[in-house]
Amino acid sequence: MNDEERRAREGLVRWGKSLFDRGLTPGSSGNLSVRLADGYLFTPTNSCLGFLDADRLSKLDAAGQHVGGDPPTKELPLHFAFYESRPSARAVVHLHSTHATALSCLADTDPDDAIPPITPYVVMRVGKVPVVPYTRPGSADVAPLIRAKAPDHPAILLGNHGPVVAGASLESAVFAMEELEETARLVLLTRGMAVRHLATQEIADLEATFKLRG
Ligand SMILES: O=C(O)[C@@H](O)C(=O)COP(=O)(O)O
Ligand SMILES: [Zn+2]
Repeated sequence: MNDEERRAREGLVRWGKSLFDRGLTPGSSGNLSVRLADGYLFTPTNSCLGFLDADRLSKLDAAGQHVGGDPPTKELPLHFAFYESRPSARAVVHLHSTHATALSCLADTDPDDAIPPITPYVVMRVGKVPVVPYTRPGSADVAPLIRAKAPDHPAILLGNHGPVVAGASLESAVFAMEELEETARLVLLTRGMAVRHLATQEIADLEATFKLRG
């Protein structure tokens, strides 16, 4: 095993535990992946992100064939749709974090812009977040829905399911996911209050200064 793969395995275990320990995805929900030079690492299906074993992570080759470790997450079509749409993506994170998932369930969430730009950090880290219609978890039906949005959006809400974020590294995908979840919490917390949204010019300034990667 080369250094890149060893580091990726360690990163998946460390970040998985961190996300689970902070209550960002319960039970065996959620899945993580990293793109390597010679393939991919995925969290195994039905695994708890808090108790991953570096040696049992699922290894897939560059063609997407399972070549080692436990059977991978059933959400391969979801992750591969991101990797195909975003050549710069090196990691994909899917969680069932409470507030982003709540927004994915609300009938009046704007499907083109689920997380309003109320703070600069969400614009800098996450950008505009669309919602794709509900599909059964693990279904390949999600792939075309993701391919239609992912080239322009590193973060997407799966309708009635939860958030998924791609990043230029596992760390940056996790940071963007945390920002998405925190902003979703603020959006729900301030519902019904007179919230000032960032102005169009303020958003354009942030987008020009802080380019989204991954
Ligand atoms: O919601 C689901 O069932 C999946 O999207 C999920 O979060 C966990 O599935 P596995 O990664 O196959 O355990
Ligand atoms: Zn899920």
